[in-house]
Amino acid sequence: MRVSINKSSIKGEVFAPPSKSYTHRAITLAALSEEAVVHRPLLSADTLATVRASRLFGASIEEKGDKLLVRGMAGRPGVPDDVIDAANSGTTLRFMTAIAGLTDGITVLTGDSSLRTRPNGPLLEVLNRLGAKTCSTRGNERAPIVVKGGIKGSEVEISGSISSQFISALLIACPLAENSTTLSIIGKLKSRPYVDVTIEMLGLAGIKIHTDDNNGIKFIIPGKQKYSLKEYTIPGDFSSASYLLASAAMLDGSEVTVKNLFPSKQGDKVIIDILKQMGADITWDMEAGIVTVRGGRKLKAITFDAGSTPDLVPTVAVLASVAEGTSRIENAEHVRYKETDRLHALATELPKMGVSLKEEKDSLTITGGTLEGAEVHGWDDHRIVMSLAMAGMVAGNTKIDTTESVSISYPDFFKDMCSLGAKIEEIPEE
Ligand SMILES: O=C(O)C1=C[C@@H](OP(=O)(O)O)[C@@H](O)[C@H](O)C1
Ligand SMILES: C=C(OP(=O)(O)O)C(=O)O
Repeated sequence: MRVSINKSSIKGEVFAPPSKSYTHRAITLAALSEEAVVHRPLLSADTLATVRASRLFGASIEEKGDKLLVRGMAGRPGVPDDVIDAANSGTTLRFMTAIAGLTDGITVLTGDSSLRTRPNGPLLEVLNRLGAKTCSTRGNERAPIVVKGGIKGSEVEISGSISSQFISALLIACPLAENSTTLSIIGKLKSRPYVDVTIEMLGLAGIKIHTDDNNGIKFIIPGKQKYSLKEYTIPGDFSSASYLLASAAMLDGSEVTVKNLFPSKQGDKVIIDILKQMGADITWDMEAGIVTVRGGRKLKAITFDAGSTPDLVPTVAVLASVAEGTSRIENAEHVRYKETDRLHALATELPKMGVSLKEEKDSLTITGGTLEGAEVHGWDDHRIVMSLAMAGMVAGNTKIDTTESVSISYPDFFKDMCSLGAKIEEIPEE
């Protein structure tokens, strides 16, 4: 799908979509429990991949109104009847690979052409050390992956520099192993807030994890535990909301209120501090869960460390493109291992709109200026598409392709933007 975008200002109220990360975890943990209800889940292409995978391991999941009713596998995942297709979702692939390590048989996991390029080496290596047998069919640590179950628990080390999803996956699977596991993180742990979200949700499901933060990070995971999630309501998603809030801040004449944004362990809530630091007119009523942004102020450049919050990089790159001065997005090498190499995608597309940008191994340096309309490529990547849409509303006269990819995390993105008055139209197929 392609859209054309003209200069816009946006006004009104929207409800932030439910969190993708919390939804993945709630479904997975409910599926490992006996019976649970997930209220207000995000139903998007990625979270539906987690639903399908959980069903293949033996959970029954029924959609009823705004709820998912889950009859789980009570800690005993079965051998799937079919290949698990995680589609475009890294979270699904990593979580389900670790769960496959608990079965009595063999599981095959794969995904779309993007997911089949993403790294899994450290996760596969640790699963082998824990007693499973894993291999990548092409011998390159990418999906397709084959896992023969058998994890028992042990002392293992894992790199924290590629993806926190490996650690979340092990934190979810290891409590069901026979023995306890000690997981030591080598180097700095990137995307740490996502691990904190996992541990928060595990706590709600009755699972105990001990975190030792002295002298590096170590997680101690007792074995033979029991999952007992009962009921959970998914909070709003700050990563998805970032496109609404940042657009309102950049567009003159805008005034947008986003509801359903309560304080949360989500790292991406720092988008509010980022916008404040850049000089935007933004207020957050934490008790009411309401963020209000008024556009029109000139934004200032920023230095942004992306270590903990990689998904904000496309949003911040576009903000930096219109800000006064030179911004730096640093500590961002892990952003290259997403649906696309997002540093390279941004470094390719934003200059088409007149942005002065330098790409280095783990950083982008962006000098703000006037954005020009252009035909840009969305790279089949939801976050690249949504951030380019923000830039298009500033520049006008912009066309973006592969826009159907917003279905991965924010299926109503264009509907919500248009309800606020954004001038975005679908271009009919030729
Ligand atoms: O665990 C999660 O829910 C996620 C972790 C992050 O990935 P990495 O840990 O690979 O950086 C993030 O980019 C992704 O969108 C969601
Ligand atoms: C990287 C993302 O998700 P995942 O790793 O689950 O594909 C994302 O949503 O930006």
